Amino acid sequence: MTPPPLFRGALEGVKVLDLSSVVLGPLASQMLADMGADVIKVEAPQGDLARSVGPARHKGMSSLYLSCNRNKRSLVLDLKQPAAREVLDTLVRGSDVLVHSVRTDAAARIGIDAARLLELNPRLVSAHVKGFSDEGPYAGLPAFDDIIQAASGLAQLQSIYTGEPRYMPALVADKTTALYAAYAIVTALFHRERSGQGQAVDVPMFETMTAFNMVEHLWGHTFQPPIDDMVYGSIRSGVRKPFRTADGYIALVPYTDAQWLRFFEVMGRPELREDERFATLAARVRNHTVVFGELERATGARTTAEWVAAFRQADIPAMPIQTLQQLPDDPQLKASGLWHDAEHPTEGTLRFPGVPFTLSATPGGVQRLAPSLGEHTDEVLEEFGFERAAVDALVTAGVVARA
Ligand SMILES: CC(C)(COP(=O)(O)OP(=O)(O)OC[C@H]1O[C@@H](n2cnc3c(N)ncnc32)[C@H](O)[C@@H]1OP(=O)(O)O)[C@@H](O)C(=O)NCCC(=O)NCCSC(=O)C(=O)O
Repeated sequence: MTPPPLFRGALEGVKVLDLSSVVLGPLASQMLADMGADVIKVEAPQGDLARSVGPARHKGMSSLYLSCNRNKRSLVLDLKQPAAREVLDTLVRGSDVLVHSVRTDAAARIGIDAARLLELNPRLVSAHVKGFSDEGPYAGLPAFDDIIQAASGLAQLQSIYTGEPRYMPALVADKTTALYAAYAIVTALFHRERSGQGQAVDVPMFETMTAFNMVEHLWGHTFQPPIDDMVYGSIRSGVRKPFRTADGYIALVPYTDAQWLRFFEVMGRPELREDERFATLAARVRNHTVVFGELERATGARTTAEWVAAFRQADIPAMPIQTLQQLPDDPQLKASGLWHDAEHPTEGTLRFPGVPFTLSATPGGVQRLAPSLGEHTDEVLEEFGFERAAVDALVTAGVVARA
């Protein structure tokens, strides 16, 4: 029997020009690359800013950069040089997708506005990730993760727990918007498969994060006029939190009637099964402070491991509060193969989370690690039809650069 190929992704053959930088755009294009797309990272001469964020063995090869740019090749093209336009246009004519995160005005100055790109290549999926939609008073404002966590209500929501606004300690606005961007681009590619038509794809962080936050938090304002406040009920009350055990913390969410009945049993308070304050979901919602008070009183009596074992036995949703440091050794993650250790040609052994979902026929995966700045300038330009001598001339003119 022929062994299955090491790497098969459904996006094989899709050429992506990635002119984005930092986290949001690069992560979106990395998701396409993980599924087999040929992603060419087009960098300004100074390289992606993320190259210098985080610990590094060598200049320009930081942990953050390495985590958002696997499966890509790097080409240095200085789009501020007039002579770069011809190179850009050749690349655009021969590509399927272009992604960038340059602000709208600056993008037009370097010739990567969607109208121009689609005129050059009507089959192109021209994707622009940005802070705020161009339709509105915030158009063109600069945006980083914290800015969008603030604007979208996420930072203020955390004051429920801390008494003052806080950022969620994860680049949640960048990463969420990257997911939406990858979804939008793949959808546009699907349309192109059917119609042959490219299109402009705009993915603004503020609008995306607001849509994301409001799935559950619109709450009573789902109805107009509103019939209750905003913010998901159990979160608004502030009682939804990790519970202290004898030696740490546990997440515990009995939810259905059956789970609560089993929960009262496991915590040694079977008489609460008869308590009408807790008998139905509606009653528990009404009395949730009392209910969660019962939870809190109960959990201090035993260790996290003891509780987890008992709740697992009773099929009650519970997990220990883990640290990031525990995750590489987590037995579930080890068994499901999330961690991917690979040899980088210059940076040694690197560890990443691989693709966290599975596709049985086209799983995708990691086939190359992040490139050094300009590592593939020659290779890519030759693939797009530039003669060796022409590339040399572009290098001499400072339009492109090699590693
Ligand atoms: C991140 C930014 C705030 C950075 O702001 P700025 O530094 O002012 O960048 P701008 O986008 O306005 O412009 C980029 C400049 O780079 C130039 N540029 C871009 N590509 C090239 C190439 N290949 N060659 C030469 N010059 C280039 C472009 O012409 C602009 O120059 P000039 O014409 O001279 O200006 C903004 O880009 C932005 O809001 N982006 C959209 C959202 C986003 O991706 N945010 C970062 C997420 S990561 C994150 O939040 C996090 O890590 O935390």
